[in-house]
Amino acid sequence: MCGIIGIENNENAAVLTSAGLLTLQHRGEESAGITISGREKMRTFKAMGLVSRIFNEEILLNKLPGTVAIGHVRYTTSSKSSLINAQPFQISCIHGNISVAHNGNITNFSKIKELLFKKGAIFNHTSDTEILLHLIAMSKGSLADIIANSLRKLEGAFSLVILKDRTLIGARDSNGFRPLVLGKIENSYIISSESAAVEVIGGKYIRDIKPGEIIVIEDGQIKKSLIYNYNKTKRQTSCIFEQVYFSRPDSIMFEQTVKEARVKMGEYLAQQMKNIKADIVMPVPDTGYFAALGFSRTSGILFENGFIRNHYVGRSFIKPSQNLRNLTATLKLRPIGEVVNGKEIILIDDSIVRGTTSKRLINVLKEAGAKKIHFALSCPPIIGPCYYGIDTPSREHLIAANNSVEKIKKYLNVNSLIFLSLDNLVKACSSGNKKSDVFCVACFTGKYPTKISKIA
Ligand SMILES: O=P(O)(O)OC[C@H]1O[C@H](OP(=O)(O)OP(=O)(O)O)[C@H](O)[C@@H]1O
Ligand SMILES: NC(=O)CC[C@H](N)C(=O)O
Ligand code: SF4
Ligand SMILES: [Mg+2]
Repeated sequence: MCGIIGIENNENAAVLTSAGLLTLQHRGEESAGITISGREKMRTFKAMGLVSRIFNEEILLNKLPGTVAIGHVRYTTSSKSSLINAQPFQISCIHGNISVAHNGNITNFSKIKELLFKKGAIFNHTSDTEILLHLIAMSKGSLADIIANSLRKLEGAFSLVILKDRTLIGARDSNGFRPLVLGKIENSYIISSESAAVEVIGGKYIRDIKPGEIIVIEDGQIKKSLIYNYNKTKRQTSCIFEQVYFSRPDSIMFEQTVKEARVKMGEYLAQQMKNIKADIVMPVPDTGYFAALGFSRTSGILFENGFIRNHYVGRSFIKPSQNLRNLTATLKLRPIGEVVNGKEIILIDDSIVRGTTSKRLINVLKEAGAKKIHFALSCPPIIGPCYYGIDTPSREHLIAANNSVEKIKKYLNVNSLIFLSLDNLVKACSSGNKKSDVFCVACFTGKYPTKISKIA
C-alpha cells in the first residue's frame, strides 16, 4: 500500500502536503516524496525513510516553492524498495513537466513494459508506475484525454494524483480497489488516499473519487470530472482489507469511520464466540484495538490493555524483509505481567498473515503467566495473495493457505482460534451502504475480480 495526497491553489502547498503525508505514514514507511509546481519550475524532493526525517522546515520552505503539490509515501509492492523507485515520478515530455504518485499495483505492467521496450522506450525505474508516464508521453489530446487514454490501457489497482503546471488531477481505477477522496480547505481542493489526511490539515472531506473517474482541478475549481472507464462487471470491488488493517481508524469509508467498522467486526466476533468465557478481552495493538472494544461491549467481558507498544517502531507487516518484520514484531509489544498473569484471555488481532506477530505474542503472553488464550481475528483466514497493492505474500508464506485452522491452533499453541466469518466482515464494513457487493474479498476466497495477466 502507499499513501498519496495532492493540494492545489495554496500558498502553503509543500507544508500541507508534508503534514498530509505524515498522516498517511501508516500506508508506507519506506520512502517519501513531494513534487511542487505553480510558481517556479516543477521540482521533486524525495528520499528513503520516514516523512518527519525527510521534510524539515528548511526543505519545505526553501526547496519546495509553489502552490500545487503532490506527495507519496511508499510501501513497496512492485520491484525493489530503493530511492530509484521512490515516488512521485517527475518527467519531462512533449506535454511539459508531469509528475505522478501511485497507490496500487498495475497487474498488466510486465506486458506493457515489454511492448514499450520493443518500441525503444528507456526505463529509469523498476516499479510498475513508470509505464504510466510512458503512456502519457505517447498519448495525444487534452490533458484529460491523455490521462484517460493511458489509464484505459492499464489493468489492476491504481489510485493516482498527477501534477502538471497549476493543475492537479486525481484518478481511480474502474474497480476502485484503493481509496481516494476529494476534500477542500478554503479555496484549495485536496485529493488524498484517506479522509483523515484531509481533516488533519484543516480541510473537509467532500466525497470519494468514483471508480473509473478522472477529476481535473485548477485554481480552486473543478474543471472536469469524467468517468473514463467502466470495468467489465461494472461492479466496484474496493479492498476490504483497507478496513480490516490498512486504513486509519479515523478515516471515512463507506459512510462510516474505519473505527466503526472495526468495532462492529468485534461485535460480530463476540456473537460468534458466545460460548467462550474469559476473564479479559485484550487487543493486539494497534490494529486489534477497536475490534476488542466492540467484543468487550457485546460480550460484557472486561477490556484490558495488556500490551505496551513501543511507538518508535512502525508496522511490522509492511516491512520489506522477513528479518525486519521479525525484529519489529519482537521490539513492538511487551505484555504487562500483572494484567495477564493467571488470566483466561480473549486476544484479538485483525489478521494473521505470515504468523510473525501472533506466534511471538502468544509465547510472550504464556511466559508472562497467561492461563488460557482464545485467539480471535477480525477477518477470515487469508488464503490467497493480493495482486492489487498489498504485500500479502505468495501462498507458500501465507500460514492459512497451507494449514487448517486446527493446525494453526496447534502451531500457535492457543486454546481456541476463531476467525470472523466473511459474511460478518462484509456486514461490518458495508454499514450505511445499501449494497454490500462492493468489496474485493479475493484474499479470503481466492476469487479475483480481474484477470491477472502476469504478476507485477
Ligand atoms: O501474521 P503477520 O504476518 O504477523 O501479520 C499480521 C499482523 O501484522 C499487522 O500488524 P502491524 O504490526 O503491521 O501493524 P499495527 O500496529 O497496525 O497492528 C496486523 O495488525 C497483525 O498484527
Ligand atoms: N503499494 C503501493 O501502492 C505501491 C505503488 C507501486 N506499485 C510501487 O511499488 O511503488
Ligand atoms: S486481494 Fe485482499 S488485500 Fe488485495 S485488494 Fe482484494 S481484499 Fe484487498
Ligand atoms: Mg498488528
